[in-house]
Amino acid sequence: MTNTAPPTADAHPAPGAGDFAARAHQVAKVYGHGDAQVVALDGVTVGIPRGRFTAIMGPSGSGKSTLMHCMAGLDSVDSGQVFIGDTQVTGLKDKHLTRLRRDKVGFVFQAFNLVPTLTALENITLPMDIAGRKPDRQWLDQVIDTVGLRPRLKHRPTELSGGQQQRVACARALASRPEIIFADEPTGNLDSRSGAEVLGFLRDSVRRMGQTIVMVTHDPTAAAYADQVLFLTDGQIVDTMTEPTAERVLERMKGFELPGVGAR
Ligand SMILES: Nc1ncnc2c1ncn2[C@@H]1O[C@H](COP(=O)(O)OP(=O)(O)OP(=O)(O)O)[C@@H](O)[C@H]1O
Repeated sequence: MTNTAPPTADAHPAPGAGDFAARAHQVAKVYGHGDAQVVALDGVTVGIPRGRFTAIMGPSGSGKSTLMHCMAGLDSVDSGQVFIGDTQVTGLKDKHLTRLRRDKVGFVFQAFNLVPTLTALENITLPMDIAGRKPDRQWLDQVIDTVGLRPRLKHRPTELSGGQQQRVACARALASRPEIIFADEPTGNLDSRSGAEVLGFLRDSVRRMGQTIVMVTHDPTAAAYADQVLFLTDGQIVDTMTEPTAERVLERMKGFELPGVGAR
């Protein structure tokens, strides 16, 4: 296996070719018909490296959320294939798709999506409770400590700050050790300090625990927490940046801006 990624300081070696937690091959997705037709994804081929933090950036409407939803099996594709690990997601029947998402995928959304009547701990273990699986106590402890929630485990969501609620959502995604976590604008509802904390925890979970995370963001500062950034325009991956900094990402994004249209 060749190793093309740049050297990094963390404990998890960069993946070689083929070592992807999720892959899209020639994925196309079209919304609407006739004059109202929108090509959201135009033949995207991409691999999300295992044990790495990948950010997806691009102008508004470039297809970021569509790509994430298609790769996570939340939305169907019109052509092409999506794989999570070795499992082909495209073509799976609903029952198998639900099981795959439950067993192999974690999600963190902009809205925290916590159950208000449950405590932080109950929210964290809810997906496993529903699946009838016992949490691995040692792993759960490590996740809770990584996101710094130990003193808040008995609190309900309304008794937590936005940043703490998003940490609960991150812990919920991490708790079952999914093959991959998809995060859609996870800091979109947070102030910059809470956002930095959450991004730090996501990055720690990659570096310390070998988690794979892919995150859609508009924010160059958030993207700079990732190991690599994929740039999407008009439904196509047009560039990749390793070891991003906020300045370099911002500079790259300026290349996508149309006069009078901001790259959100
Ligand atoms: N359900 C839908 N029906 C019709 N068009 C859609 C639908 N979802 C997305 N689109 C269109 O597909 C294109 C890609 O949308 P998508 O939400 O993936 O972009 P994005 O890069 O995530 O945008 P943003 O940064 O604004 O969230 C856009 O032109 C959008 O209007």
